[in-house]
Amino acid sequence: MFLKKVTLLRDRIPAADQYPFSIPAIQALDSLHFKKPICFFVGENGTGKSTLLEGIAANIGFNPGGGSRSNSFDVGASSTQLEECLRLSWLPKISNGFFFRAETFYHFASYLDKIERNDGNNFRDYGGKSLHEQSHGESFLNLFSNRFHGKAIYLLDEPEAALSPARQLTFLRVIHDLVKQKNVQMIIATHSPILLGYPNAQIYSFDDNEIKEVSYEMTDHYTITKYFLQHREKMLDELFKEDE
Ligand SMILES: Nc1ncnc2c1ncn2[C@@H]1O[C@H](COP(=O)(O)OP(=O)(O)OP(=O)(O)O)[C@@H](O)[C@H]1O
Repeated sequence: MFLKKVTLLRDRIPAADQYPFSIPAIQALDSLHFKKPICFFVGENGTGKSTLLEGIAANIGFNPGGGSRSNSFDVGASSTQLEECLRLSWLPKISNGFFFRAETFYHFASYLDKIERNDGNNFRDYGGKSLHEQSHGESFLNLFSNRFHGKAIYLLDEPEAALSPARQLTFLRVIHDLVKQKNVQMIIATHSPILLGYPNAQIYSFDDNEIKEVSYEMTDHYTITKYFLQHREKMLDELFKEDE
């Protein structure tokens, strides 16, 4: 555990009615305390998970488009304003790590191809070949399995996006092996009820216009998936019912 707390510095907010400060969950934010090595951000689409993750990543010094401190490529990330209004409290401070963004992964792979051509590292940290020459899911998992090591903080935005359910379980094992070494912290925005099931994790929900801690069983991801699997026909009947 390295990052203990993120505080929103209200006096630095330039315009409360404009993005990203206009997002209800950000408006209600005072501070977030991180108590476990693995913390999930969950919530409905558009509730601000990626925005906050990007702001934290940029404040750490990671490339806001994705990657580490040493990577630099532009995808038009818009976190700068939020980054400047966050205070991060560390014990101890570290700067090693990676910001994974499923939505900009293609750009990261292209950027990597470009720099690998120059320094000829043979994609050592990425499964031994260009990420573009691997399937979407293979490239995600190779990155997680090979690039993630040592004392580090990882911010991951929807790492499940390309992973099959079986590979999500493999990823849980990757997380578990990193946690066992006791020198990792991960903050993961996800919609996966499988990933969310990682034991003893902290879960912050962005629903209902606030950011609050919830249990696994309280998340929509758990309840809706469980109900669907147990009552599929009934749920589909309800969903497809013609209006009278
Ligand atoms: N560059 C931007 N300019 C203006 N509004 C934005 C911008 N990026 C995101 N938004 C808005 O901010 C809100 C939060 O977006 P964000 O991507 O952080 O949500 P999210 O919780 O990560 O959603 P999802 O689960 O769909 O990834 C959304 O309403 C979105 O439309």
